[in-house]
Amino acid sequence: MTLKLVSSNKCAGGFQKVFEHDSSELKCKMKFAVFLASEETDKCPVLYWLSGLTCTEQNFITKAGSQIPAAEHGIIIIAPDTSPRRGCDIEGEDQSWDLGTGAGFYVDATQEPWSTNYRMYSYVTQELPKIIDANFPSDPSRVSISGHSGGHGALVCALRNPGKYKAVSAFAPICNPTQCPWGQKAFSSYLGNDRSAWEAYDATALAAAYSGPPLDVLIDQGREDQFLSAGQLLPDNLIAACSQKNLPVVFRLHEGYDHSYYFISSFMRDHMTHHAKFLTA
Ligand SMILES: N[C@@H](CCC(=O)N[C@@H](CSC=O)C(=O)NCC(=O)O)C(=O)O
Repeated sequence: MTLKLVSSNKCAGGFQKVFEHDSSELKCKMKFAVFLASEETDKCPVLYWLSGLTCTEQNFITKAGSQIPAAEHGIIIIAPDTSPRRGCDIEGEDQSWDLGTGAGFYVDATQEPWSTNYRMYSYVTQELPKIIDANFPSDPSRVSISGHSGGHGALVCALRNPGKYKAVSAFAPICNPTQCPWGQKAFSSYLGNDRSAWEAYDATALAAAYSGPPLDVLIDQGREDQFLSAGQLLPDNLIAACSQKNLPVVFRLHEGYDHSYYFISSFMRDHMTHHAKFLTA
């Protein structure tokens, strides 16, 4: 498997790069971004970042302001594209911003016409880490994960794989997708009408059933987030499930902030500090 360098820019003393490759899991070409804090070959901890609906690998690297704090902590950041979008030719894939190329939702689809290509859960948890570990100075024993909104997949990946990720955090995640319009639309299309299959991708259901080593969760949420008031995010449900399981969750509600990358960039440094605490311990 070859990686094609798409771009490379010096940034924060390191390099922000984008690569393209043929994905065996998604059966199409995919892009991912890599921030390398330095050109040293010593093994570094890795943070995977999952962006939300309508995003590609570009939104996070151009707007989140992650590179300077990542460089300070010596953390590699991997930010994959959010959906298969190159040459899948699925009818209707570009029709809505909350399904298809706009929103892969980090699930392994079981339903036609999605099931061949839409396997973002396996891509993010299996194929991509193998590629990263084979091509970059990453330490596979020091990995964590974060995401935004539709990047609630970060919570799902951590809760479904106890011990794999040292820490998890999220900005305004979709906390209980089985109970909100975005999740119900995506899950019925990708996973079918049997709602019991949806729970494997619902952070609240997974937290309620969690059994594994302690997992420290940090969640930041803007109080003026239009998707919070629209009932798409439902953080209270996740907090209740975590409390019942004694899963430590720090939830911060920030006055005046919305759902945008202006909000994310305001608190990105805190998330890098949270991850560094567990990755560099
Ligand atoms: N098109 C929508 C707004 C889309 C939007 O806000 N996308 C968010 C993620 S929402 C949940 O996953 C995002 O990250 N956008 C990218 C960015 O760079 O801001 C609308 O018009 O309402």
